[in-house]
Amino acid sequence: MISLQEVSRSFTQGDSRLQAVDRVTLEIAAGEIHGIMGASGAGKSTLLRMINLLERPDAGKVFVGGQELTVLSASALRQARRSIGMIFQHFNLVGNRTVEGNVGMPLELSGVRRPERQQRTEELLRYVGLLEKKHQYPASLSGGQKQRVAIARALISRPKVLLCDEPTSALDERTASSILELLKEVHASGVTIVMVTHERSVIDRMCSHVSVMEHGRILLTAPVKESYP
Ligand SMILES: Nc1ncnc2c1ncn2[C@@H]1O[C@H](COP(=O)(O)OP(=O)(O)OP(=O)(O)O)[C@@H](O)[C@H]1O
Repeated sequence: MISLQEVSRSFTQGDSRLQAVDRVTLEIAAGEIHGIMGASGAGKSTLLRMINLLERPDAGKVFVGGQELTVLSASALRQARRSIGMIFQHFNLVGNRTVEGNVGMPLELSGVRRPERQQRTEELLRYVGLLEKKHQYPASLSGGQKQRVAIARALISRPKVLLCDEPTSALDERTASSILELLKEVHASGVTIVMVTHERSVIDRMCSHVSVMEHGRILLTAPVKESYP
């Protein structure tokens, strides 16, 4: 489903160049929940963001669903990105849009007409258990509710892949647990998940496979049962 081939990304920091991701090759099969672990600054978020080219690699190739994203035109890339949803640690909702407006936004941007948009938005809000909040604004929601809205928005284009960047790090333990259960349901519906986390317990509970990163490289990729003998 996902193939990263020798991808690299560096950033300018002051007078020097920092190699955030260094020639990483990674294959993720359909149906995996693939965790990416490692210390702060190891390059986890940068690697995750290269899967949908939110961060464009300086070198290397990115394939999702057999399609090479790194050679696509801007409009073809926009189209391809519809099959890749993403959620973030701090939810990234749009504050001046209602819950409904946030969830329907990807469809609005791709020109889907209002009646279909509304129907699909309601379907997704029902799925995440927040239909009654559809007219509220993000500021009036709890952290867990915000993440549910973000998940509804990420799923509205029926993606094959969901990228999760520390999705429960800003939440208390019980709320985090309910979000992880929801992500398990998303996975059971056929979505391949890639999740950056610094929590070993999240890997153990959720992931079929794990990659451990250090200094921009992957040290190890393994099925979770065998990764920590
Ligand atoms: N846009 C940017 N500009 C400059 N440096 C960046 C940028 N994005 C990331 N970096 C640097 O690249 C390195 C890897 O960052 P990244 O966020 O991928 O690490 P991480 O493993 O996800 O860390 P954390 O767990 O703290 O989020 C860090 O040293 C970071 O400071």
